[in-house]
Amino acid sequence: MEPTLKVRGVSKNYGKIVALDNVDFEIYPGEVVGLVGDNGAGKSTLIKILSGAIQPDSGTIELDGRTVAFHSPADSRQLGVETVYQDLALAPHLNIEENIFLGRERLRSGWTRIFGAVDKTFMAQEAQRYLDSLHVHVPSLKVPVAELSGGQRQAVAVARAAAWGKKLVILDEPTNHLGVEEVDMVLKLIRNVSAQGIPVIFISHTLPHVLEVTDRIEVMRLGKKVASLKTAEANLNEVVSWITGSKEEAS
Ligand SMILES: Nc1ncnc2c1ncn2[C@@H]1O[C@H](COP(=O)(O)OP(=O)(O)OP(=O)(O)O)[C@@H](O)[C@H]1O
Repeated sequence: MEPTLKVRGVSKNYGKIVALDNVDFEIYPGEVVGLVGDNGAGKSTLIKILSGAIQPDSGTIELDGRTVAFHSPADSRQLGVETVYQDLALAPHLNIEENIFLGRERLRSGWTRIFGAVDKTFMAQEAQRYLDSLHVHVPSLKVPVAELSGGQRQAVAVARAAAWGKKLVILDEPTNHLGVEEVDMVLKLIRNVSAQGIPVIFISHTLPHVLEVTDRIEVMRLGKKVASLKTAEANLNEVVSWITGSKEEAS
């Protein structure tokens, strides 16, 4: 099987700071890969490059075997890569279906289109279909997002990403600040996204969540990728020792 995303030799410097040093990374269809590392390890720099927010100094990115260049977030979204940052980028006063179509509203067909009339019926049906396909349950799609719990908000943001991110979904700390049940819901949702064949990169400092939901764990340290572990064969102590560098020093 070919990887959906293949990153080779990506580097990024900020002046004298080496944020990423010759990093390789790949992810396959339906895979959930954890990206872990201590503060400053380079995780955010890598996902900002994949989401088009910043450009690498060197290296290549392939999506489905084609070399791509993401000059902006719009480029990466256009090619089916969606990133959910911690701020979620939801509009609190808009309801769930409006948030799912935010910035991608579907216009009505017919003459009302010239006035920019949006097709609310279509968007409501599609939003319901996305949420159902991911087994996300909310009381009503007409509820403003501001009235949802933190976990429900996260679920809406992830569902929106999965609806548009046909190639890859990147989640930055999606379980932060959530209660136990909400964490459970979000982790199940991640598996539901990957079950649709969409690979997911899961960035988190909460290693038990990473061990629970991922297939593979990529460990970064001081801008380098230092380990690639199969989650089924990994344990917490081992991941921690790669993160802190004690594993590298021992080997
Ligand atoms: N805009 C910037 N200007 C200068 N240095 C930067 C910038 N962005 C990141 N860095 C530096 O690059 C290195 C990697 O940072 P990065 O944010 O990618 O790490 P991280 O693994 O995401 O950390 P955290 O878990 O704290 O978010 C750090 O040394 C950081 O200080």
